[in-house]
Amino acid sequence: MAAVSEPQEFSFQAEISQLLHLLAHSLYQSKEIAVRELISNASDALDKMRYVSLTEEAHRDEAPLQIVIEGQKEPRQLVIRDNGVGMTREELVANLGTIAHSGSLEFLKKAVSQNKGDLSLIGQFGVGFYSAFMLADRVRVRTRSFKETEGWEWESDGTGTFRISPAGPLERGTEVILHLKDDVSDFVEESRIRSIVRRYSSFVPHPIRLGDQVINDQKPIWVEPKSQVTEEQYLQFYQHLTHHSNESPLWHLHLAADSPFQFRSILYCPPSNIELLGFGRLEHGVSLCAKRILVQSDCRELLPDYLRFLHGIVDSEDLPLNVSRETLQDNTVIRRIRNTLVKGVLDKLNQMADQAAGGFEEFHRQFGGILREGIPSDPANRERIAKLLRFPSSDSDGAKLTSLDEYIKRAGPDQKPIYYLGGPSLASIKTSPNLEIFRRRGIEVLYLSDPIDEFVMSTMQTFDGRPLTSIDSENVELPEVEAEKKADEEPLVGTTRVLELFKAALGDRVKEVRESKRLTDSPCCLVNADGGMSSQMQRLMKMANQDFMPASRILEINPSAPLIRRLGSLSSNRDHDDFIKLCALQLWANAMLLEGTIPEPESMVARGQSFMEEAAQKRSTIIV
Ligand SMILES: Nc1ncnc2c1ncn2[C@@H]1O[C@H](COP(=O)(O)OP(=O)(O)OP(=O)(O)O)[C@@H](O)[C@H]1O
Repeated sequence: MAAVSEPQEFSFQAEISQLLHLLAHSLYQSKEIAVRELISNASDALDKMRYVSLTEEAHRDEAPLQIVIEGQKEPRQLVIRDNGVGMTREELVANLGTIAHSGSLEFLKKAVSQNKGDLSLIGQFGVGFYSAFMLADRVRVRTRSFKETEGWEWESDGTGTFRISPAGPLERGTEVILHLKDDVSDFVEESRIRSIVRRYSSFVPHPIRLGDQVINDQKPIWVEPKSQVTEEQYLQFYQHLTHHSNESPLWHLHLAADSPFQFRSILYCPPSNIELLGFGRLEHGVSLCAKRILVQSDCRELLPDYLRFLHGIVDSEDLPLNVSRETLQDNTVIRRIRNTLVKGVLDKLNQMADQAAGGFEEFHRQFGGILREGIPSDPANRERIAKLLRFPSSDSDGAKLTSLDEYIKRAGPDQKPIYYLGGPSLASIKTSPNLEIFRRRGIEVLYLSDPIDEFVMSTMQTFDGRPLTSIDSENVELPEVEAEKKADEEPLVGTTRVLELFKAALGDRVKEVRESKRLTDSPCCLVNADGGMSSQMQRLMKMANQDFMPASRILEINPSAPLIRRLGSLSSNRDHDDFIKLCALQLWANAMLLEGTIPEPESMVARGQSFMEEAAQKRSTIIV
């Protein structure tokens, strides 16, 4: 590295300047969060140092790792010091001059405006350090990296620029010095500092010293037996792990295994799914410790993607300290821990689902969408995950959700398949003509308006030995339809001719036109060839890939619908052929529209116009 002996001035990344402005206008109550964020950074730096000193001979160090807090009245400043890894000059520029995650600021702005200026979420967005400017009008960071012998000082008043200068041979670690603003002068009081630490940082796993006292708890609650841990401790530990102060988890799970390999774990489910708010995919992982020492803070290998919303810690005696990210992927111990965690979580969810007041509904509302990703990705647990899924169905006209087990119970022993219908929205599914025969016969159909659900169904194929069947497929088995035919039905005139004309008009747009056995009121519907994709799946494939060619469909017409009957009688006169063909095209287009596909818009508009002209002409004849 080239030596830089002069102070140098830098500009903050534009996003940071905006963030600093936001922080300057934050609420008083969120100012405490700044202390927590700085302690949490210090604690991370100590974790890293402990790891380095245990794994790198050259940096072995017996001195105790600790955080020291000092409040000073003259000059009025709060100091937070650690003997962790410290930062090099390059690290200072990169870490305290830019925002790591793009999009963080936008999301934070949204969250702040929704929460009326409350910035307590700040730690979740990787911008915790900057919260120092909520308390201070000038911040100095004096630091020396364990890799170097000389240190650096970073300084800023939070208005667009920061300056870095050489600071000589400092102690290893980092000292953050906050020159406090007038309205937070009480932050130098011992009692104030003590209460903030107790509230937000009691689980920091390193001693936090104030004067000659250690003011935090540090007990690793995950190694304690469950019966010894209080709800309050679980809650505080959650808030420590996630930086979500003011928030309680939906549930927690404390697991312990001793053979054939040993580990302890606490997993937490947060109360809400921030993916639903549009903050992209959750990328945090679970903290992995080996013999109490943090090896990796966001370990993604410990849980499958479909449980990525869980927070927590896993600590094993059977892991070496120097497991690298690469070796984690095919480490047998990790794989086994992961299987045990998945089993534990699914057991827990099953128990919750069995108890009326178990909170499962809320869990499903928040995380059901992510959980179902496990159906395609985790074949071994497919059936167990499927039991936890909930769908709207015709049983409550889409108002309530049902499980597949409840569906089967209602269907009774004679009905083999589990029927479903996908569509772009609940409203459009409910108007589908394909449902008519099911409604009349009282057969329940699941309504799948979430795009992933159809994919889930077609991957599963069966549940509890019953086929999962899309009702828009060609040969949907409906027991005893024949027996239902009305004896006194009038003979239908012209159906064969109507079918011929429809075929001629539609040509290659459809695979076939035929008489329907499933329709009772609507004139027609579209169905898919057996074994092919459902309409909704084809629509989604088309959205994902413009070149996707949807399979030709079968148009079924209902000879007893009033419109088709009338076309039947008209068909005896060849003069009406063109009109019947126009109707064929329009009926087909209507059916496509109901499924969310816009078919040949130009000709559809022209047809609509010609129908209106004809109707208007008839009216004027009546008037004249
Ligand atoms: N006391 C410290 N010692 C060493 N490095 C630090 C210290 N404080 C901050 N840093 C470095 O600065 C980076 C930015 O800190 P900041 O609090 O803004 O975000 P973060 O800690 O990465 O995110 P999060 O708050 O979500 O954990 C840290 O990742 C770390 O590399």
